[in-house]
Amino acid sequence: MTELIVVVGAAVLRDGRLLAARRSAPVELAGRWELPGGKVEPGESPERALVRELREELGVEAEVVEAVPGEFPLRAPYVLRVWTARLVDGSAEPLALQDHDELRWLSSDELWDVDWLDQDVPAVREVARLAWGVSRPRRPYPFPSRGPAPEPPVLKRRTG
Ligand SMILES: Nc1nc2c([nH]c(=O)n2[C@H]2C[C@H](O)[C@@H](COP(=O)(O)OP(=O)(O)OP(=O)(O)O)O2)c(=O)[nH]1
Repeated sequence: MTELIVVVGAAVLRDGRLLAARRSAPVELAGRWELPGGKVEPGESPERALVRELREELGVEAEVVEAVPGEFPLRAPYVLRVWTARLVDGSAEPLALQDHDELRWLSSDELWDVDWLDQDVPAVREVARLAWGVSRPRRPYPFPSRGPAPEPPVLKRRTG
């Protein structure tokens, strides 16, 4: 049986927003959004891998906060495990230095505005549950737009 290889994903949270990263490579993943991170190296703990990957990919200093429940299957032999994390005081602002071409800080209302990798969707749902106590999109648009309010009826006053 092939050993599973853990890919760590960071749910970096700041001011109630989640950092999402758009992949620039490989071609089959390019343009889709993910949690920044990468493969754990032999002998490395997942938490150390996460801090290392955030430094390499985004140029930030981060610390792990807590594990997000679950293990999310990727293409074999990889599985995704996720931790929430925060930038430490004095960290640089994240930049798309490696593997990504765009970053966004998403509020809970914007969480599903980006095209997450399919395999990340259950992980992102868990992050939302942990961070905001919600797992579904909270968006105004299932409600039809109401348009302008109708003019009130004109009451005709009887004369005479
Ligand atoms: N980092 C990350 N990788 C993900 C996520 N979802 C997902 O399917 N993957 C896949 C993409 C890649 O096939 C694999 C992780 O590869 P990577 O390119 O980020 O790993 P790495 O930084 O260690 O790169 P390398 O050493 O192999 O070049 O997992 C996710 O949310 N974050």
